[in-house]
Amino acid sequence: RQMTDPPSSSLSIATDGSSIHSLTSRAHSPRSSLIGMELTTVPLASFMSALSKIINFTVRAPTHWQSRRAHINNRLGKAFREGPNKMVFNTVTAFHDINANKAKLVQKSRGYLSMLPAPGVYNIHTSIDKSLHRFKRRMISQGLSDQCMREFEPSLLQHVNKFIGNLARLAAANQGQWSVPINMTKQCKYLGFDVMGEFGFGQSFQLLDKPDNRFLIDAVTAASHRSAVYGQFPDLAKAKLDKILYPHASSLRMKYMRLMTRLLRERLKAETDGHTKRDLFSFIVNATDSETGRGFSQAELWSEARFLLIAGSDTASTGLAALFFYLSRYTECFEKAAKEVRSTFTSGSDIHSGLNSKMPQCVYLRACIDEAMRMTPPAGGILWREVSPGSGGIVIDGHYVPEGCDVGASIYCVQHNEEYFPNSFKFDPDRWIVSDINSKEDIEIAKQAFVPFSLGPRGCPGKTMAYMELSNAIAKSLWYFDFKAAEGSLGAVGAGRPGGSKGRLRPKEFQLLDYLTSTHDGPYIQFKIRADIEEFL
Ligand code: HEM
Repeated sequence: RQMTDPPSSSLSIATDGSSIHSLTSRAHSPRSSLIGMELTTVPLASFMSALSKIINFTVRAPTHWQSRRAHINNRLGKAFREGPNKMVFNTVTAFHDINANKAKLVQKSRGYLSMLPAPGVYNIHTSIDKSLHRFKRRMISQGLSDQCMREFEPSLLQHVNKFIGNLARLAAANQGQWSVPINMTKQCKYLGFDVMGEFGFGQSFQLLDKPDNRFLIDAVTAASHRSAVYGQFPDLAKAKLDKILYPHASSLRMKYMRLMTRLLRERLKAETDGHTKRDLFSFIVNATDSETGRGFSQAELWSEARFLLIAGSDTASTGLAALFFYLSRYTECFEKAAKEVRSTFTSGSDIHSGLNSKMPQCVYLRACIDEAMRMTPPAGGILWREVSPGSGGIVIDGHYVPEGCDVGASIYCVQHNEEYFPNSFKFDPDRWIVSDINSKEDIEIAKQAFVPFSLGPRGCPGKTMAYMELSNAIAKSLWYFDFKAAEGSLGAVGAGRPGGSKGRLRPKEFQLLDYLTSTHDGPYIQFKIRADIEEFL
């Protein structure tokens, strides 16, 4: 049994035990290793840190690629048992059965209860009770409607322009030459968090502007790692091992809580002072259930806010970093996408996805976005559901699963199932476009198996916003810059490594650390300015 990677601790051990580029600046201290040490001489902090490493290393849940290997190695081919009462499937029919068609027979797995901040405090993601979930979903979906998205786009574009501005300043320092290598994980996360701060709570976190709040990235990574582990092993949550498993997380958590509490207080005050904003929060804070008249309690508001921050920022930034990775490795795809963007729009400010937008004409660009999310789904792990008590069990892909058992499918595995995506590790945007060698029927099969946002009643309601952010950010990047993978060893950061651990061998696959969402490092990209960037400097 394998557990997901440790949070942004100083460890440089990846999910699979392979070595990855450290995600934080904290260096790995050899002193914290137990090997070769007399236990009696180890100070308590070092001992706890070492114990945390041992537990993190030995108790691990399967990552996206380990689930894929389990599917491949399983002689039955289509399903495997991950535990005494856990079944994992890998077909389109199973994915749809579990998440949509037979959704009435399944509910969110009770493993999610271990993610609650306090007993009874559910958010949209952790609510198992279907009527509670329906209420929360109705309220939150209103804030994510197409109309709200249209109203929000100008604010989104301001943040995308800041993102471009930061790249432009770095590129302008080397006039006419390639810029220094830039770590796109960081840049994309700054953008993702700032957009979500603005959209969720009416205030940017200003990560694109200054370093003050950048600790949020590590704090959210730690929080989602913790949720992923406890979701897999609910009993571990009861054991109250936080201090051992997450020695660095508590100080981050305090800073995170302070920032979010201030933000929520200010936001609530604005609401009571009558300075209402049409952000996502306004739909949650003013929500009342038409049947019961009930709204969100303060504790629920806090829990929703925390979840939405992770759901909206970590995912979109992974999608964007993956796009930079693939477009910088597949130069022919970069050329085609750049040509399309540069011939469709007339200026950088012409790029938007609102009214009269030319974005829908960028068919190839959209295919690149989808292909990046197919290859590297931001939430690629297994989404656990439980066969509902009283349902009498269900049959999935010919397997009878009794009630009370957990069933799930990994988005990464389905999206690399060669039955639907031949040559599945090739970044091939053309597989989404009809041509002589790619029929409508082939594309229909692929579309059924393309599930980065999951589907059904628990599928992602933020899809429109995600596409808006991704398409604007990548189209503007292609408009203003040429870009390429960094030269030298930095160019390999974020890529698979021949000779590395089994599922991480492919140099042209962007490597994810599979948490509840996922995290990553790189790609390091060099930019060269091609259009007028004066406005940004
Ligand atoms: C590329 C970007 C995104 C991807 C790939 C993505 C993917 C997903 C997936 C796979 C789920 C289902 C999780 C599960 O079943 O456990 C989900 C749920 C959710 N996502 Fe997203 N998401 C993205 C962006 C966003 C954004 C921008 C928002 C909001 C602003 C958002 C809000 C949510 C919410 C509220 C849920 C919970 C839905 C429910 O349980 O009813 N997501 N997302």
